[in-house]
Amino acid sequence: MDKQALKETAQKLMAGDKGLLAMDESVATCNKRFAEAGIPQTIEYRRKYRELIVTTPKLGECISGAILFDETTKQSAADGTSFIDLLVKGGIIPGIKLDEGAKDQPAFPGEKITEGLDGLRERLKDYAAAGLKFAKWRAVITIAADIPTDANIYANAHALARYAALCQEAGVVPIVEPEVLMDGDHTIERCFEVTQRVLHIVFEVLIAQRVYLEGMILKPNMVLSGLNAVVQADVDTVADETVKCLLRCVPAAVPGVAFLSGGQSAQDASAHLSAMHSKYKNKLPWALTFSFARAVQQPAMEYWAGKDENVAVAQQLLYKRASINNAARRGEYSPELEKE
Ligand SMILES: O=P(O)(O)OC[C@H]1O[C@](O)(COP(=O)(O)O)[C@@H](O)[C@@H]1O
Repeated sequence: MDKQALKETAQKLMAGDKGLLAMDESVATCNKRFAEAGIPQTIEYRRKYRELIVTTPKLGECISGAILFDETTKQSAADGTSFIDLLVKGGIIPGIKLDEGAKDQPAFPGEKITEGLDGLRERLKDYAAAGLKFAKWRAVITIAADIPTDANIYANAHALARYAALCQEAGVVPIVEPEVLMDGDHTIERCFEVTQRVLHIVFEVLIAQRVYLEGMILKPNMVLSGLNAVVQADVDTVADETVKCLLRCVPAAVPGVAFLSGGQSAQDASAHLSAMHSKYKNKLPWALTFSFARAVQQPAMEYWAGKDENVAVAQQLLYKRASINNAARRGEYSPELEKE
């Protein structure tokens, strides 16, 4: 394992005030988002949309790395330049989603286990040869009355750790994403309790599987009230609880934490990230940034709506959302920025 190279890639991904752009929606997820925005759900529209993203002017000023889905790694812009080449030319490190989706875990009603380990060593060789420098694997943890069970958390942590070790063997930086879903009417306290348990177990198993902590990135959920909770925690509480939970669970050796957005509005996600920085400036052992999909892409996708004439403005909206999150990473987000 080339530890130095892994560490350097992880540090480049976390550099300055930049963040990661998750544009790795599986076909099913991308089609779901397209359907909501009235966009045809075909391979050509997915290609056009990804072309819109990777050709966005100056995106590399705001985004250090982009996570791609397998289909996208093989696609090119209308002029024939591959998306991977376009990203690299724009100063953005290309990465790849390696999991093959969260499936029902047998004997554990309501819980999911992520698949994709079979053949992963061979897939990694091909992706590394294609120039993909980092990867992502998402585990999904659900909160409900009697779940998550420890058995489910351990099963997912084990898959995450085996994936991460294989990535590092191939010289690819693993992003480890244990997502505790927002869905439900649970309190922020319950989200804290579950997220803390999940992160403790994930790091226990990562360490047991000899994952090199300096050469990985954690992609967690923020600690939030459930989407349908009667009482919604305010921005300061979310920032405090999220930082408290991470400080308890994430070793200082890990170079970076990059949040998923998980269904928060774009504005909420930016406000929460910004509050963590303004309140805990210079008190955090790791870089803290974003790896949002919806919270960066949503306004651009909705404006585009599948129409060529909307591409330029949609790209401006994408750039704007990304740069607002740079401001959040500096602790400088304010709702005024939304109006500019
Ligand atoms: O298509 P999948 O594999 O269900 O993943 C859905 C999305 O979840 C993420 O992990 C997080 O996305 P959000 O920021 O929208 O929550 C993305 O990287 C990914 O595109």
